[in-house]
Amino acid sequence: MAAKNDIATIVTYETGKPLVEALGEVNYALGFVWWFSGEAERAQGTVGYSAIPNRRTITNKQPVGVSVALVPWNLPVAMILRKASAALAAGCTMIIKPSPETPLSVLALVELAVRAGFDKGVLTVMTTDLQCTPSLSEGLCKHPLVRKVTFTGSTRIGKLISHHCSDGLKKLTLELGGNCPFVVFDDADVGKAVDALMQLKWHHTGQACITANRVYVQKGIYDEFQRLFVERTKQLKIGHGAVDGTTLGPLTTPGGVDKVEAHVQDAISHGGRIALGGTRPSHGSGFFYPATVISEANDKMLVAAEETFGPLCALFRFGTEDEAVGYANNTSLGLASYVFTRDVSRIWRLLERLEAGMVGLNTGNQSAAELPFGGIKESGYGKESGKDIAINEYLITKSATLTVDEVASVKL
Ligand SMILES: O=CCCC(=O)O
Repeated sequence: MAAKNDIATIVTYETGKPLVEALGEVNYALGFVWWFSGEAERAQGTVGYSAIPNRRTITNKQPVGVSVALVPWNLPVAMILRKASAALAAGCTMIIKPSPETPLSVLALVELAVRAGFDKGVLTVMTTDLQCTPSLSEGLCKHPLVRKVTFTGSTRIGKLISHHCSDGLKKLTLELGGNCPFVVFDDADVGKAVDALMQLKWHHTGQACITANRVYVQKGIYDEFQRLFVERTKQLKIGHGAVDGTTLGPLTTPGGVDKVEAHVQDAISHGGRIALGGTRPSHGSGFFYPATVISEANDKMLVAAEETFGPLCALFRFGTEDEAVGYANNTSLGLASYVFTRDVSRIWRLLERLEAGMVGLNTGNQSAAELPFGGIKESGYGKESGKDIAINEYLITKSATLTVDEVASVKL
């Protein structure tokens, strides 16, 4: 906590995100440390009675062993502390392989842990470059002493990690790609939905797995929603993350800029209209791309099929609730979904019908230490954060049976 401004500054220079967002990330990450220090006290086994006389049944929770975290560059501090805090609470050591783009914030965290009294080897960092990342990750997944691997990143790499881990039947948590739908019904509070989308979509320049990738707006409010959203988006200030007043930083990698540009061009070729942005800056350095809104998006576009992971927001128009659910679920991924409506019955129906591990109901902000985080379908498996479930990812449950001497019956 004492070093949070320094950590946030490193994150801004590593990722490009505005300093205020980097500080927000560090605070979010500290929530996990606090939460899992409580979970360490709550990890408990059970004692039971058996149908067989003089027998007791016991379950005992023990650390699974050495764990490995393969972590992405978009939230380098939060993703590591979410994983490491759970592992440490369970009694596991952890080897962290940060993304080649963001090794410095992690090295700083582990240095702080050592200064705070951690024994060497409790948290270990192995840095690498882009070229050596696949072989180092494979080596860690296949090492016989490693018993647990946790990975956050793309679905493509997640499948490779799962192959590597299948050899030794390693316990595995996969937090993978998103392509998340954001559905706004005619009866929604439009102002609140726009506020939520502003935060969710432009935060870290759209580079979050839970960002809204496909925005479905019901036809009765579509035009008003688009007007308000574009008006608000125009007020973003693009620039270097460390410069005061910046609200939209650059992308973190050059490949990220290429992908946004490809999605924008593809959307135009399939009939999309540029409502804002859409042109890569032709001068200056840095991986900048302006906040871009495409209207009249349709399901032939690349942005409907895969996550852009950048500052592109595609607005789709829909008619009925069934149509919206059909569009939203039309993806192999199932990380998060968002619904905006004032109809309580519809909220409940959508919670049950949307194929996603997490559903934001009249909110775009649902990540929190106390709630399980994780997807379904090709967005992965296993949960991070939340009560019991996340710490159990780092624990084994040992079952024991005890035969006791006959217990004399006691007359009271
Ligand atoms: O980008 C993935 C993680 C996002 C979050 O924890 O809210």
